[in-house]
Amino acid sequence: MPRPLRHDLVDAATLEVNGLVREQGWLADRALERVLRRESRLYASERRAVAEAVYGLLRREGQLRWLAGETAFIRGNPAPAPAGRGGPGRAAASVEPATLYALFLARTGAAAPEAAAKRLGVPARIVTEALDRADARIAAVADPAERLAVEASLPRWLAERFLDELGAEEARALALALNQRAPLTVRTNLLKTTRDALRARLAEEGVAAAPTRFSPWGLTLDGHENAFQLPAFQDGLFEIQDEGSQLLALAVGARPGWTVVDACAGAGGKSLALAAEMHGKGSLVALDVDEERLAEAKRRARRAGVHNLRSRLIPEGAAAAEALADLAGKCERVLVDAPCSGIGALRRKPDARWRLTPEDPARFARLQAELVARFAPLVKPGGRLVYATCAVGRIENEGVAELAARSLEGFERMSVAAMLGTELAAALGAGGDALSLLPHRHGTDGFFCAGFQRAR
Ligand SMILES: C[S@@+](CC[C@H](N)C(=O)[O-])C[C@H]1O[C@@H](n2cnc3c(N)ncnc32)[C@H](O)[C@@H]1O
Repeated sequence: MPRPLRHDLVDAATLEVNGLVREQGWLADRALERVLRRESRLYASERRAVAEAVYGLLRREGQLRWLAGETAFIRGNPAPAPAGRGGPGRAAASVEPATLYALFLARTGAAAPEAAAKRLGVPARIVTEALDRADARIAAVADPAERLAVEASLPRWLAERFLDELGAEEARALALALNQRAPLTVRTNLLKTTRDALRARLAEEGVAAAPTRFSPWGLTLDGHENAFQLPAFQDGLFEIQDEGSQLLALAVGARPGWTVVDACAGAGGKSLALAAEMHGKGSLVALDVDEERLAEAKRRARRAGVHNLRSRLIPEGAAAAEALADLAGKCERVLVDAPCSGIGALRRKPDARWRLTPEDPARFARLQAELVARFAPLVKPGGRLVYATCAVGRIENEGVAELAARSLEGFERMSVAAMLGTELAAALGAGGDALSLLPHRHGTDGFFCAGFQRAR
């Protein structure tokens, strides 16, 4: 018999994490980790309940506040943001945290409105009134952008951009899909095993897994186990990686013996996939401006049995070109997985929507274009540069790719079929020269990539 949840402990921890995020500007995953690390008395089921409540609440916050009458929140009229870890938070809100949480419990059916109100110590009337005819009130909003923003709990500016770029039906499908929990997808480490063998090994460890639809390396794990604790993970047989991210690495087309640069390698998610494509042979150079992330990439490489990865910390600005002079014109492949708004990854980081401002996509696009121009000279004649983001939206994706096509001398855009093969490109519905992966179409996080071949 599963132990009943101790709601008082779960609620206190949830509210504490929420407070760190909302009032002190912490990133949700960091705040959650900190509180859960301290709360050793919570059982595993209670920890999961806290995580679900924290992310669920952040995901639905805009809608819940709107229902409670705080319409300014989704319209994005933020008051001055308090400084804090992980970026700006949002100013003191008019709906109290306990009320918001009670609304969340009642709106998701986790508790009846009266029970939710009692559990959080708020007047039942506030909860019942806010949720009275909620769906009908949302459906009756006349302005399409505000209606989508409320329905999908998005900042209004983002709903408006989805509508402008995708039209009503697709914008709604995308916005709702970004609110689903992402599946737990892993990439088989082909340096150590095969996908079938990994699947059998996971079955032995009690985890059912099914092959991913598009990535030849992927498995989707049944349920949301703590995959990091599985012996198969500790043996380096797989990495946790969204299927879309796997496809981006596949589009690079790295091969054994080559020199391959992962220019924005971060903690090495894609570098490790590139290493497997290289069968561990050749030179894989992981660049980043963040030392901690590169250190994590090195740790992961050791576990994965990757021996040909060298990391290099580079300066943030134009001085990077000088620091990379030895690689100029020498690399068969260069991946620029640029910093971006992360709008495509809202399934995993639901709080990001409330941190972004309407100016962010254009700000990132300027940096992205700069990085493409900075790293393109590393590509060898005949080689390939792949530009990638986990963003959704023209400015950061096609906008940057089109600018690169115009400004990179001696480079030609490549078709997706040339990068991924005709069959896979067709299965992905990617007939042109850009791959846009979208959660409602492909079941992946939102990703983009475009390839450029350097003339021989
Ligand atoms: C989208 S993340 C990379 C994710 C990584 N490729 C993966 O698959 O896990 C972008 C990375 O770009 C790095 N970055 C930011 N500015 C940079 C710059 N000027 N040059 C190189 N990397 C930069 C960030 O530190 C961050 O790690």
